[in-house]
Amino acid sequence: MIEICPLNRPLQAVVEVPGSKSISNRALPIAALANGTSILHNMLFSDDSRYFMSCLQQIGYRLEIDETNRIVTVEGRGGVIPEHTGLLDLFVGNAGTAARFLTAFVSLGKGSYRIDGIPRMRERPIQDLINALRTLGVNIRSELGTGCPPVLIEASGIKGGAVSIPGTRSSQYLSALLLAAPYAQSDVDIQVDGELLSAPYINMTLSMMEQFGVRVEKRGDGAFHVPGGQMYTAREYVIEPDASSASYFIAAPAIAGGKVRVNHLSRTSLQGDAQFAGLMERMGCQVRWGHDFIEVERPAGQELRGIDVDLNEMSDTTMTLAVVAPFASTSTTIRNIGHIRIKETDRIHAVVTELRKMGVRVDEWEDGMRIEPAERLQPAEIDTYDDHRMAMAFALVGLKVPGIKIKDPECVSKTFPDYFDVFTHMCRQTTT
Ligand SMILES: O=C(O)C1=C[C@@H](OP(=O)(O)O)[C@@H](O)[C@H](O)C1
Ligand SMILES: C=C(OP(=O)(O)O)C(=O)O
Repeated sequence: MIEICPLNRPLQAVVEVPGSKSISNRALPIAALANGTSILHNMLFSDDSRYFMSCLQQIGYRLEIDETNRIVTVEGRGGVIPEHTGLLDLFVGNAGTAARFLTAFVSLGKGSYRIDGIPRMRERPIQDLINALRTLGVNIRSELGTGCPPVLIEASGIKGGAVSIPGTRSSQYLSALLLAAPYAQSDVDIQVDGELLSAPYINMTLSMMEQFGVRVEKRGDGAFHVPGGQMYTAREYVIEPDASSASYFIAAPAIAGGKVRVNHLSRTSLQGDAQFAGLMERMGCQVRWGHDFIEVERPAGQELRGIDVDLNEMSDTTMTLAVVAPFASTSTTIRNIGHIRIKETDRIHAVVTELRKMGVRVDEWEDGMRIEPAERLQPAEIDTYDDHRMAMAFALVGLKVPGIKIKDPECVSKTFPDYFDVFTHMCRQTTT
């Protein structure tokens, strides 16, 4: 457990955050499927990307890993998945992207695979993706019949054809299909059923496919046509800093006052979560978008206003916004985030429980919450539910409120192992 030490003056800091989890875990399978050697710069080294890299190695790919310089060189095999005998067990921890993207990826190969993770991963649904892959000719099932991992795949390639997939539980199923589809035996037509949540992640998938030379046609609302017989082109690629990781430092001045700049992120980011700065602006902060940084300032005396926001498109920032909200002068309503109950933990319930511990009044409903302003927050020991974002977000409260202790802080290793070092660095720059 760590206790956060409140600041006695407004923030004044410049920080850098590690590479994007979502971009790293797309670049890896794309590079493995490409027709030559790709060099990936600014790779994230955290649990989620390490699981992905070690699974690719287990499957038989050669990766040269230079952690010091954050460079990973991947020898692509032009769509050939190395063959093996027996059952290949792949373990993905609690990495949603690895579980989903690898499920579609290994379906392109030949042989038996099992994809499994920690107990929480066995509660995270993947049946929608299983059904879609079945329609496309894959022999695949949830081993325990739970609709969750472990997933068993008797792979013999993805045949292709037309398929529909629900868009209402996770966008990662659709990204998984899209990433693998260019290597199907015929064209793939995907139709999203119902509203598509987390839409910016689909744009990220499509943009990266295009950056690696593959074409996807958008055909009307929620319809995608992926011509078969395509190949990713190996290339050198720079991974953006992680915008969800940046959200904590973008929120810090809203809580503690002062100014923080996050380097190497800009408005043109592939990540929807980069728009989180816009929420801080709506609440009363000043935001400067540089071509290579985002800077957020809450000047002395500037009041913070509550907002009413549909956070479906950047739901990983729910916890970040939720910890800023009690410091505003009016209530904050966060809507349309029901799907975050099936992430690392039931995030709506976790956030509400921990805010209440600090004395904040919160209303919880199925797909959202309303957070009331709090005159004084109480010291609290914050449970983190093995959820990196709970630890990272609630630490911010400690910048202002004495006695905030974060339990099991090492859970940040899922996406940001050095979080508390960067956090401390931000505080030191301010106080020295
Ligand atoms: O595609 C991706 O990289 C992600 C999509 C989102 O998941 P959902 O689509 O399940 O909301 C997000 O929460 C996750 O952290 C990363
Ligand atoms: C939801 C998240 O991760 P996952 O990729 O495991 O879904 C997250 O990082 O907040």
